[in-house]
Amino acid sequence: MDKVFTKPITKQFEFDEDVAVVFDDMLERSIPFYKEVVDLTCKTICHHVKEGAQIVDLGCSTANTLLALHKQSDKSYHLLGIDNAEAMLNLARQKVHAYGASVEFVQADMTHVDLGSKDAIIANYMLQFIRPLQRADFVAKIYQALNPNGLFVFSEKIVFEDKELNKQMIDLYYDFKRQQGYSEFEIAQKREALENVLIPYTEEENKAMLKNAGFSTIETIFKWGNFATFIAKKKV
Ligand SMILES: C[S@@+](CC[C@H](N)C(=O)[O-])C[C@H]1O[C@@H](n2cnc3c(N)ncnc32)[C@H](O)[C@@H]1O
Ligand SMILES: O=C(O)C(=O)C[C@]1(C(=O)O)C=C[C@H](O)C=C1
Repeated sequence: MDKVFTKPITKQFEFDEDVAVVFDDMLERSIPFYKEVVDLTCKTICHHVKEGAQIVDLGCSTANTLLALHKQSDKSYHLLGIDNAEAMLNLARQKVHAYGASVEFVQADMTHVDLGSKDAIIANYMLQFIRPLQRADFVAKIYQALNPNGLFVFSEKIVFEDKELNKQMIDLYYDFKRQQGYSEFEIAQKREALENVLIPYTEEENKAMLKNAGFSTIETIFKWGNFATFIAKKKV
């Protein structure tokens, strides 16, 4: 079990070496239905795109979703993972090598990368780390990078407009963390470390941002409390 927040923290949350080595465990214990979301993301994309499709995973971390795409599909895709954390990409490369998958990785701040033209773009639990001032522009860049009929699948931690409902959902989420073995101290420390680093929007704000970027169909395809997965299509 990851022990990242068992000691007093000295800095804001970072995707560094200490986090990367325990990250798969941290993800499964910190994101409700993480494995199901990876599966849903892959199945949705595999259904939608054709053989030879160009697919990019923004904030791919240790490449769980790219590997699932490689394992699940009988079609072959051009898979690209972008992340700015070197420690994450080192693990991603090791895993991809072990599974004999063909995946290209780029280590860069994704807001500065030319995304080229893609048939599907994935961004699971990633937009929430892009500064609000840059986020809408970045989503517009994602829209521009998609080919006609392209698909954008993304997941986010979300907040609720109603204060009482918001608090209840956060409490429910902390219960989930306790059930996963995290202590009160670890929960409090991580909350503090993520303050002003992870900035969640409401479900409506996310959808409005997508609509403003030009996406037509925008749907929530999974939701558990304060976590949601969305799909958005670019018009033909
Ligand atoms: C919560 S993790 C994403 C989890 C991953 N998508 C998955 O489903 O397993 C967020 C990732 O985004 C990366 N990241 C955050 N901001 C970034 C940026 N501006 N450019 C590139 N990567 C970024 C972090 O390094 C981290 O690996
Ligand atoms: O632990 C939390 O509070 C989270 O929000 C989980 C979350 C995320 O949603 O991106 C935050 C940081 C990473 O450890 C992985 C997942």
